[in-house]
Amino acid sequence: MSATEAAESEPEATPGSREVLGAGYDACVAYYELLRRHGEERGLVGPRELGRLWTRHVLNSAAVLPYLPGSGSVADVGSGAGLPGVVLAAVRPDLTVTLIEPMERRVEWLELVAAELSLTNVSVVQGQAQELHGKARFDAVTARAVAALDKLVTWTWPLVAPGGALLAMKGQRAAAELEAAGSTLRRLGAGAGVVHDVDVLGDGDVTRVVEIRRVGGR
Ligand SMILES: C[S@@+](CC[C@H](N)C(=O)[O-])C[C@H]1O[C@@H](n2cnc3c(N)ncnc32)[C@H](O)[C@@H]1O
Repeated sequence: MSATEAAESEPEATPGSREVLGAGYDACVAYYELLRRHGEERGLVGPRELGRLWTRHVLNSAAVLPYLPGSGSVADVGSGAGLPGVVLAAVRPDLTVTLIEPMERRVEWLELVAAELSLTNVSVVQGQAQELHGKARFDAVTARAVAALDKLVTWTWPLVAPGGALLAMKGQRAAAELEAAGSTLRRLGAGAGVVHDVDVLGDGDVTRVVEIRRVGGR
């Protein structure tokens, strides 16, 4: 890791971090420290990601914040290391956040993080999103790096409550994935969806959030 990359990864060396994360800043720094110390040995982050954990992972998760509901519940599907769910829970303690993750060792990690950060608004569910169909619905469902949008919509749409939204963090192909998911969205009665380009730090590094809202009463 070069000195520049190392500096890039430090919260204090990233102007604007406190403004973006608000009252959740300290908890997010504590989360970053846990990930930096244990992420690689637990198989949660690759060695090449260690140098950019703060910017590319923790702060990147904040891209979803503008689209969260004013109150209610959020489910983060395929939470893995806790992205974006842990960051959202830290910044929005008024929301209840359910982290859904099938892999046992990741579930153990998420429970440890929630305890270490004293995130009382977090619960962890071990399982696949599909296992919750017909059992639970949320005002927002988030997902980052879990599956192509077409598949992700099938897994998550039944979890979106009326008036709620699926918020999928996507890369450069966001618009193409949304188009490819068109017939699935129509079959499920979902809206067309919109791609938001979010520049979290205002430095030109854009993250794409696909928002698909459930309108109507069902
Ligand atoms: C590439 S990781 C991404 C983790 C995290 N969201 C991130 O951005 O770092 C994908 C995660 O999705 C989980 N996953 C895969 N299929 C799933 C499903 N059907 N329901 C819920 N989680 C799933 C995997 O176990 C894995 O932890």
